[in-house]
Amino acid sequence: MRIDVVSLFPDFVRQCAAVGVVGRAQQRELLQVETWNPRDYSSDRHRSVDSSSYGGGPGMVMMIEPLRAALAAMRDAAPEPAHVIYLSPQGARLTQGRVEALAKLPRIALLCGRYEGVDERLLAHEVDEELSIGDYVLSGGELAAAVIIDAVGRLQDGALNDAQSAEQDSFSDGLLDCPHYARPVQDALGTVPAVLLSGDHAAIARWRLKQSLGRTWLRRPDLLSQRVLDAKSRALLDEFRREHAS
Ligand SMILES: COc1ccccc1CNc1ccc(C(N)=O)cn1
Repeated sequence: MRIDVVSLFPDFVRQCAAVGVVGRAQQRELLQVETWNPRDYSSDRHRSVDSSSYGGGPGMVMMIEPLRAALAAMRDAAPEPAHVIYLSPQGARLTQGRVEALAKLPRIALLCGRYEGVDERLLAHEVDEELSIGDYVLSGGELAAAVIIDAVGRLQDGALNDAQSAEQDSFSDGLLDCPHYARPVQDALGTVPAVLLSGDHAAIARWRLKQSLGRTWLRRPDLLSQRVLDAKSRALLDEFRREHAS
């Protein structure tokens, strides 16, 4: 998968994508991240990329021309059409389901706004999808782009080795993840639940599903309401709720 990022701070984005699982995915050529700086495509000697907002008001707006030229250069750099995503507080909320769909695309481009955002005319003509990573405002779209690069990059085939497999992630089955424990078994902070030391894989899987269901019920009932529970899961959740009530 190729990800092109249009940003005034390309080094920041590249550094985010250079570490850990995503950095390794790039080294393994499972993922390619390229950056395009609109300032390199500004046409005036001041290398302007923003101007004041028509109609007045505080702050500046990113201008059409440098972004359009950067996007054109991005498109010319590889034959594959790119699905262009604009990161903004006005976008659709990002979910794991959308991440999984994006991870299957051959190429996406991430447009990072700064200042008060981008000229609406550029967005109307160049952007395929507007996404938000949450209901809060950042000083730029780069952190949101880094989130997408990480969430999508780690899902590329071969990016995670078996020990890290994505299947057991939170949200991968619509539930929150269960608790996890590392050595030592005994610690001043407490012990490890006995079932996890039992070697009984069926009992361990049952305990983990029960914990995931219980946690989701306690912390994110909204996720639970979106999920149809089979009889086994409903029984496990009832068991958890009875134990939680007592
Ligand atoms: C004032 O900033 C903007 C105003 C308009 C557009 C983009 C920006 C850049 N900032 C962003 C970007 C994304 C998110 C998010 N929630 O995904 C939050 N902030």
